[in-house]
Amino acid sequence: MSALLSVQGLTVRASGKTLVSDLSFSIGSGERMGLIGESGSGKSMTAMAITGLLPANISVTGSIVLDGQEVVGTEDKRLNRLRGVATAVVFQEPLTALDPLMRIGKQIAEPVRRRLVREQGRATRSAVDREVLDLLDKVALPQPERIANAYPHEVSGGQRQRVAIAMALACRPKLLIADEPTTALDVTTQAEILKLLDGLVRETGMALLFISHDLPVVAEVVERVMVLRDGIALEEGAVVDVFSNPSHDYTQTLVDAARMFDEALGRTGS
Ligand SMILES: Nc1ncnc2c1ncn2[C@@H]1O[C@H](COP(=O)(O)OP(=O)(O)OP(=O)(O)O)[C@@H](O)[C@H]1O
Repeated sequence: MSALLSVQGLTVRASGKTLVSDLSFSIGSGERMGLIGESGSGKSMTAMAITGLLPANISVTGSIVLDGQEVVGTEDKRLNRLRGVATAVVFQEPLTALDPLMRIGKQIAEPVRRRLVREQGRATRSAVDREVLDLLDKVALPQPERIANAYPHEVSGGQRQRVAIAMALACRPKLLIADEPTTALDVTTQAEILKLLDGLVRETGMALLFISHDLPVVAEVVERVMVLRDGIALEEGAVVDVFSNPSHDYTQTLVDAARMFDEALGRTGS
């Protein structure tokens, strides 16, 4: 069976600098994979390359086949059809995904309407409204009607991230890319959002590419992980193997740092 996402020899360059170098990996339907590395290691560049969202001054070579469609070198118009159908992205800062001047319900309604038209040939106002409220409920937002009528600045940061997740889910993508989705949140909210994402991904059977610099976070939601440093893949494998028996010193440093952090917080566990 062919992979949902197949990245082969991906290389990303800007102003003569190589930001991602000869990266290869694949994700099967329903599979959950993590991309981990320090700040600047090329994680976001990889995610942006997959969605074809990199600015024109950044060159991409290699091959990215997403749901049977080559992304590298494909014109934006064709990629637009792929975005939302094959993949949706949840970013670190939900405000990047939300229009500050549009009510939340209306923003979620748009991808819902497009999907209903695609799947059923039509989208009635009541069907769209019903689904918007269902989605807000699904991401455990209290009083879905109130949230639907609110503007993004009228809800909390954690609630905004739940809204961004609802928008991504509205598309029912085959692959969800979550790029540091909990980094901007306080620890309690982080844990809640992580639990929510984990539950939703398992429930819907979406594949997940989870990007983070935070090892314990990654370990909680994915089965397989790839470690990146300076745009180069250092190692890849099952989460338990990579974290319990890293083959690279750099990974060991990440593991040690996470352990020390946990100990400092008085948290135990593996
Ligand atoms: N528009 C750009 N033009 C040139 N270089 C860029 C651009 N955006 C990012 N970079 C560089 O690309 C490299 C990889 O950045 P990237 O954002 O992918 O890292 P990251 O691993 O996602 O880090 P973080 O966790 O901080 O988001 C960095 O050295 C960064 O400075």
